Amino acid sequence: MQDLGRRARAASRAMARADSATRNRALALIADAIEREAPALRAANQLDLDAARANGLAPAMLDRLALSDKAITTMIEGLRQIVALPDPVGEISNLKVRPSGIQVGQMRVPLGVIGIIYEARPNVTVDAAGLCIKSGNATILRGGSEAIHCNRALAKIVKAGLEGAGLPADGVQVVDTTDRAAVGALITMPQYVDVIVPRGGKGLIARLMEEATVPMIKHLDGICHVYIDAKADLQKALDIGFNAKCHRYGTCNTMETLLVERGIAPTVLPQLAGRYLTESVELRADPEAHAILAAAGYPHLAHATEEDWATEYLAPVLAVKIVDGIDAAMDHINTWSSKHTEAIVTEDYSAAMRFLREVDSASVMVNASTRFADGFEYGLGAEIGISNDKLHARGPVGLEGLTSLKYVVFGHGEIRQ
Ligand SMILES: NC(=O)C1=CN([C@@H]2O[C@H](COP(=O)(O)OP(=O)(O)OC[C@H]3O[C@@H](n4cnc5c(N)ncnc54)[C@H](OP(=O)(O)O)[C@@H]3O)[C@@H](O)[C@H]2O)C=CC1
Ligand SMILES: N[C@@H](CCC(=O)OP(=O)(O)O)C(=O)O
Repeated sequence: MQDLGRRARAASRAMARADSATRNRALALIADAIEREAPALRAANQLDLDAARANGLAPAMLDRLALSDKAITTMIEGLRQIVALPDPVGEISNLKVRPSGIQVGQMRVPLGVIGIIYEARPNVTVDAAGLCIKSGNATILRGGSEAIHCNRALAKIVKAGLEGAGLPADGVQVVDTTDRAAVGALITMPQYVDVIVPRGGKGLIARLMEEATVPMIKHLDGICHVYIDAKADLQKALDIGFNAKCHRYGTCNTMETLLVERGIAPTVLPQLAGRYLTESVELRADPEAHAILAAAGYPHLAHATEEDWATEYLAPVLAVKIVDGIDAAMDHINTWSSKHTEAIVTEDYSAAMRFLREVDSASVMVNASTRFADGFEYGLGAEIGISNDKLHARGPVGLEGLTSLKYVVFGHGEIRQ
């Protein structure tokens, strides 16, 4: 890991120096090679999937691990979108002449070496590599161990693309071991790594909070909420309530708790339950919601406990709670949410604006599914992930989040009086 770090640090200088056309050329070469090598990538992914199935990985995790045709096309499209994005590096903004005569501005620059620790989702390897290359950073990628074969195959493609464009192959390095000791090393070498982006659950974060000496931009769990307000449009409530839970169970922007205003609950809950029944979603309800759902004959029903408000299921399970109104909904969210993404369904402008202002999460939405919290969907081209942190970068992190601003000063020989 020390050697990896040393090489990343050396490569980071060339990555930061490279002009926009060179970095874009590398991205285009990688996109073309993924298209060409799709059968080999699928074969490598099949090895991972076979091993994961044999180890009993949950269906939602297998869904994340699978490199479907759609996932391959999206990776390629994502890279090409990143090529088309404006280059943030070197841009000078806020230039002002000071009374002393000097001009002071800010230049956008790469962070340097970024270590990314993430789940077993091979498309992240390409998205993360692509964004780091475009933003002039070197990166060390430590993906989930179940994806090791596919990540090795992708690493070869990325390195060839970098070299083809005249950039150092060490600009992107994939950690070639599933030994977690490598994570321990990566997070404790500030001399080589400028920032760590951990994408993962509570176990990973607990270790990092204990051990990391490199600063982090934390991409944590998603305990996301949808609140159906008294003034909700019924059709929107049904569509959003279903999509936010059932579109993909394994993603961090999936709804885990549904909050429903008391007055609208007898209308909306039985109809929404009809939708959930098609997916056999288990509903864990508070006493009031339980009574409504039981009267409607919903079969997959359980009583919620306090633990459910704090649980990210990543599965066809949903906590349901009746609330008095928007204040109670926001209280619940600000108490239990992981500060990732929350949505309100309402036609009431004032309620919508209060929700936007007062809910303390990285993405807050009105009449839209939490599943939209995604860099691709937000127009960032791709994303490193979704930050639940407040400092530096919040929500889906794209190119800007991988850069910072340094002050630049232009003088004409001025000296301070
Ligand atoms: N906010 C965001 O952008 C994202 C959040 N997530 C969150 O991640 C979680 C689910 O993903 P899951 O795969 O279960 O996440 P994990 O936290 O189990 O794994 C993520 C990565 O961290 C590593 N890891 C986990 N624990 C440790 C440890 N103690 N020491 C060293 N390395 C460790 C894993 O390695 P190994 O393979 O060895 O287990 C893997 O590379 C959910 O909570 C989800 O919401 C996921 C993606 C994006
Ligand atoms: N960008 C993702 C959500 C973030 C993410 O990567 O989540 P996860 O599936 O937990 O790794 C998406 O909406 O597809």
